[in-house]
Amino acid sequence: MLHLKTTQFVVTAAQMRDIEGRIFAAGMPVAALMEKVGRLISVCLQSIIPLRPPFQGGLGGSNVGILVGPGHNGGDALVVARELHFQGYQVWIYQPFTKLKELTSQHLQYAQSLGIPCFQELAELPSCDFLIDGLFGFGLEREITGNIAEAINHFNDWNKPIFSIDIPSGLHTDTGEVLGTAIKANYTFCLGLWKQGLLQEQALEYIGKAELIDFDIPLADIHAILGEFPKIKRITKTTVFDTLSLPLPPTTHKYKSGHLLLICGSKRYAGGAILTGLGARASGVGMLSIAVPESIKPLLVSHLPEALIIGCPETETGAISHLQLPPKTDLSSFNAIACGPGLTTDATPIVEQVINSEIPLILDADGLNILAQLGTVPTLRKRKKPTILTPHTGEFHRLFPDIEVKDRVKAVQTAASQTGAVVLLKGARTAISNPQGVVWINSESTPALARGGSGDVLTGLMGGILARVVNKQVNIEDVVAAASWWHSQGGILAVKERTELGVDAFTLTEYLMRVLCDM
Ligand SMILES: NC(=O)C1=CN([C@@H]2O[C@H](COP(=O)(O)OP(=O)(O)OC[C@H]3O[C@@H](n4cnc5c(N)ncnc54)[C@H](O)[C@@H]3O)[C@@H](O)[C@H]2O)[C@@H](O)CC1
Ligand SMILES: Nc1ncnc2c1ncn2[C@@H]1O[C@H](COP(=O)(O)OP(=O)(O)O)[C@@H](O)[C@H]1O
Ligand SMILES: [K+]
Repeated sequence: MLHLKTTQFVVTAAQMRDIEGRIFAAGMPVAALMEKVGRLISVCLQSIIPLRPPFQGGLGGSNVGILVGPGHNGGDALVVARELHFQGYQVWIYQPFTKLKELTSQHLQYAQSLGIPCFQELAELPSCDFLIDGLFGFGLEREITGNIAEAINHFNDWNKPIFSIDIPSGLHTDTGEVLGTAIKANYTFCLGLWKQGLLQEQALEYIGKAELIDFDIPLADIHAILGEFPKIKRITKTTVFDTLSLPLPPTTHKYKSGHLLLICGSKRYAGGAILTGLGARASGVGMLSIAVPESIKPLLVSHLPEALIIGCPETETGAISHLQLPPKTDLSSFNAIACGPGLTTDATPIVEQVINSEIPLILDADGLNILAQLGTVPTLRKRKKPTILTPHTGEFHRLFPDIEVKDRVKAVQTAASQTGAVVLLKGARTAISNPQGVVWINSESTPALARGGSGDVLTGLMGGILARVVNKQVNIEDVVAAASWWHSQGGILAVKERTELGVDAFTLTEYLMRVLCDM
């Protein structure tokens, strides 16, 4: 049995229900688990919003509004209500439902017996310093409408901090889609295991800062439902470190540390080639060759003195016309090829050539646009070595016009299965799938990376890691995940020192190395 940290697992609503079902069937009382979860949440809350000290002549405590739904999400919220009440907070309950699950109803009865005010009408609820959202968790099964929808919109307009229990009420647990309307939380306490919807891009505006509340789910129950090798996983530092193959063997030499060929750049987009090269430099790859149009070769040499710059014949428009490798070199000299950034769509023959090669290949940017133009996406299946495609949403649409990207996890799974490639769909929550549907989600990133050229850096970095480790026993999707994580962490580190506006693509390359120093 694999022993992965629980932070790595990602579940759907149905899987979470099945996992809980096993725990309850084994004898854990439902009420005991609710008690444990509620207490863990209230401890977290107290550290985030400490009790305001009593001031002279006034009431002590901060004012907390607790939004209670009909199910066990509402039950969790009522445990929190009771705990905060005993800690001295002024607690008000908003509970607009007529029918509650039995346990939830018992907690409500007890809260009321303690004198905690409970309101069914929105207008009666006094103004609060912050709100706890326990309306719906993973049990939400249809669109929210009527007075509940109105209440949610009203709370969103209050502009007070909202803390959601498990998932902001109204979000689909699996897709992160808004079902009618949804709470816009500032903070989400995800319970037990990461819900897939929280890691989807469309949920991002609703979840605020998300934190996992671990309530000790036995690994055996997780694996019993997710399988020994779970299909959908979240990238963590630990999973990445295993892939980077460190420390280096003491007797390594430059050709054992991988030889990467980058094919990138044009007269028009010379900078893209430099950024891709600098991304590759940060990977620690043993040998780096960069094929560019002849006219920009001197520029590349000046930025990357350690790389072998291969000047290629160029088209009238300043794109590479075909690959011209140095004497005694052919494509088999390389452990990996990364092709695409800054090529323009005039570099068609070279893209066809690398697709037909038997070398592990990353296609990005214009490499993908050319592939889409060629209309040969299905021929990728014939490649004998791994292929990695790294589209952003626009490139993804061009490549796979028939695949819907609303659920990005499903979208990458379908694209990977159609092409036999590992597909990385870039964005705020990058998703990666191998052809068998094994998915990695990169859930820690920064919008500071949404700047021109940052994808070029990723391609270079990924190419370098791939060349370094491809001959070791690694899964290609793990390599892609490691690159994605490293790239994002570089951005996060740079933001800390330079603000969100200070992370241009060149600066990003300078922070990549420091990510590993902090590991
Ligand atoms: N059992 C426990 O003690 C634990 C409970 N947890 C909590 O339990 C939650 C799941 O509980 P439930 O399965 O009771 O589900 P929920 O509390 O999410 O909600 C289900 C209830 O809402 C109703 N409902 C669904 N969609 C609706 C809509 N659109 N409009 C109006 N009513 C709607 C359903 O009929 C049902 O009564 C989790 O999210 C979590 O907060 C777990 O996290 C931890 C363990
Ligand atoms: N809002 C965001 N939050 C986090 N990362 C982002 C966001 N937007 C874009 N990124 C990341 O920035 C990079 C942009 O790549 P890409 O679109 O190819 O840019 P370019 O082609 O200009 O280099 C990708 O790694 C993507 O995941
Ligand atoms: K909730």
